[in-house]
Amino acid sequence: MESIIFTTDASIVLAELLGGIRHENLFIVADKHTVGFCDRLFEKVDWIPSHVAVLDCGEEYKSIESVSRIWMMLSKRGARRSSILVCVGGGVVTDLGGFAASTFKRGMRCINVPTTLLAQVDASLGGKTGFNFNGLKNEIGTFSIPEKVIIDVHFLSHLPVRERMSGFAEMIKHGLLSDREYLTRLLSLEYQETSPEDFLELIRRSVTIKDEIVSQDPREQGLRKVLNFGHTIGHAIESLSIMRGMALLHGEAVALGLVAELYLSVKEKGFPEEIYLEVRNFVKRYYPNYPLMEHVDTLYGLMLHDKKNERRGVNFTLLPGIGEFSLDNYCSKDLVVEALSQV
Ligand SMILES: O=C(O)C(=O)C[C@@H](O)[C@H](O)[C@H](O)COP(=O)(O)O
Repeated sequence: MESIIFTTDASIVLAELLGGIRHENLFIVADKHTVGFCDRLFEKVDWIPSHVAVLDCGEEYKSIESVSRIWMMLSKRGARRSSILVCVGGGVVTDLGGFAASTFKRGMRCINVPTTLLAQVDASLGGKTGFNFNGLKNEIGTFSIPEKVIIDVHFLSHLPVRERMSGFAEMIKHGLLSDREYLTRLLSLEYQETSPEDFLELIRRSVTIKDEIVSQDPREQGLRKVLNFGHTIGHAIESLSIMRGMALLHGEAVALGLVAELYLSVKEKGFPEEIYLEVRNFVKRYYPNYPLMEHVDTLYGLMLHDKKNERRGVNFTLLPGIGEFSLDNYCSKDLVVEALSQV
């Protein structure tokens, strides 16, 4: 796994890491929002970074065109394999930047500075990079571990509640994959009263859960498929929402996917119903509703493209209990539709 640095001042860590790097060898990718963090972030580096690709914000721009803009900056400004690309942003920026870095001249170095909760606990870690293609989530991508990930919770104070809840869905997934105590703590959190410091402890815990899984199976041959829990249906919902021009945030779609896939787990693997209902109530309370039943065929069609599929049908990771995994389950379409009706 990459080395993950927790800090209360990302600018100090960056200045230390970039100490020996010459100006012409440093490149930055950010989006229209996070570019605003860059002056402060790079203020301790003793020159002003000038090679910055600024991308449009949002999942709709997680595209080959955005990757091309990063490649163009790197190519025109003479980036080398030894150069460094610093990705400053949420999951879209770190996925796009990581992909561009992993393919430019067959691979240059990359440092992630995740600025959203979702990117800090999930997207910027573990080396999955890529972009959406043909209406499908992360259809093109690489496994490429960044050199460093710098986690500074102070970025989260700028985060709208909706964005925070999006990242929180991945943490609930981590709770389901680890232990009852962590899940209960997450589901009973008082957001308004949670300080960045309290969040830091939770972020550390989620990062450790992900790290332990990825380090055993970095290229998703088996165990890592558990990190995709909630995403088989979640990604289909997210793609549908983009197609319909009513885009949900990634974690919002994952929250709905978690409910549906927990339902499948109850039906197929005996996951405890009371915990399923607890998670479902939480999701119903804090996440947007989405009209799924009008689109079951489209959703199922999207699931047929899931990267975990190995034969006809849709491959689900299911949970017999908290922290218990069952890989490679192919559920019937009727049961999948029933699960969608529960969301
Ligand atoms: O790290 C992983 O492995 C995951 O599956 C984590 C997911 O939360 C994450 O959204 C991931 O990018 C999804 O990957 P994909 O392979 O389903 O595109």
